[in-house]
Amino acid sequence: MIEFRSVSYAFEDVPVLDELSLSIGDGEFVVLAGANGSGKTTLLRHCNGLLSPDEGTVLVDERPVEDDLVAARSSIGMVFQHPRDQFVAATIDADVAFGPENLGLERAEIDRRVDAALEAVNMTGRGDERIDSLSGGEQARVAIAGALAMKPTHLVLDEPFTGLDEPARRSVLSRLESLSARGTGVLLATHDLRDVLALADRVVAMRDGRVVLDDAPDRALEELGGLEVRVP
Ligand SMILES: Nc1ncnc2c1ncn2[C@@H]1O[C@H](COP(=O)(O)OP(=O)(O)OP(=O)(O)O)[C@@H](O)[C@H]1O
Repeated sequence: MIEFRSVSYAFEDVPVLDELSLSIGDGEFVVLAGANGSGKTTLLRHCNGLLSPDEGTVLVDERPVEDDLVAARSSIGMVFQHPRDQFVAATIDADVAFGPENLGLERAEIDRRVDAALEAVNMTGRGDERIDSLSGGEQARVAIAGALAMKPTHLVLDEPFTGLDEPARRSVLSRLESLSARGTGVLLATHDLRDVLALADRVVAMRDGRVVLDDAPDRALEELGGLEVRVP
């Protein structure tokens, strides 16, 4: 469970989150929508302590994030907008292993996690390949594998489709669908709702740092037009 309790945050003096409250239950697939600048990225970066609230609290599994950053970062797998920015190694295997290595796990367990994570993104057997030789869609899938290797309860993704062509987009979507079916919670920020609504349990829309809509996809669709979100 990820819970935002009346969270406010400002960059210098510019308020970006405004007493925002939101709960994401285990296993839920939640799409976070909103126009550019509405605060989506800022909200997501609070999930694992990359940013801390000026006021209010963010809890992961009922524990405030800042009380145990390692626990929060193990529970929340983050995938950033430009996967290239989050790679730390030259090859797929080494990159996906990086998180579990930092947890101090034994080699056999690290190898098991890497294998399972690559299988989950349909990249079994490709661990030796160089990341810089991969397509954008493959890089997005490796970024998801890196997050999965931490065995997170939730995946948090910020605009994971940016720069992807249609086949790559479909491939990432289908991976998210199967992960969600297996019980991983998904919080996915996008301003482009093509296809993701079909996977979502809920759509949460933000405007000016507040939640202005939180509803089932079919009902949300009717209300999203006024929020400058690209509606399918
Ligand atoms: N590091 C920063 N320093 C100052 N202001 C920032 C910083 N990061 C974001 N902001 C501002 O905070 C506001 C919200 O930005 P944020 O990136 O959270 O929105 P967003 O909904 O994710 O937008 P986008 O869809 O464009 O990524 C914007 O006005 C932005 O200019």
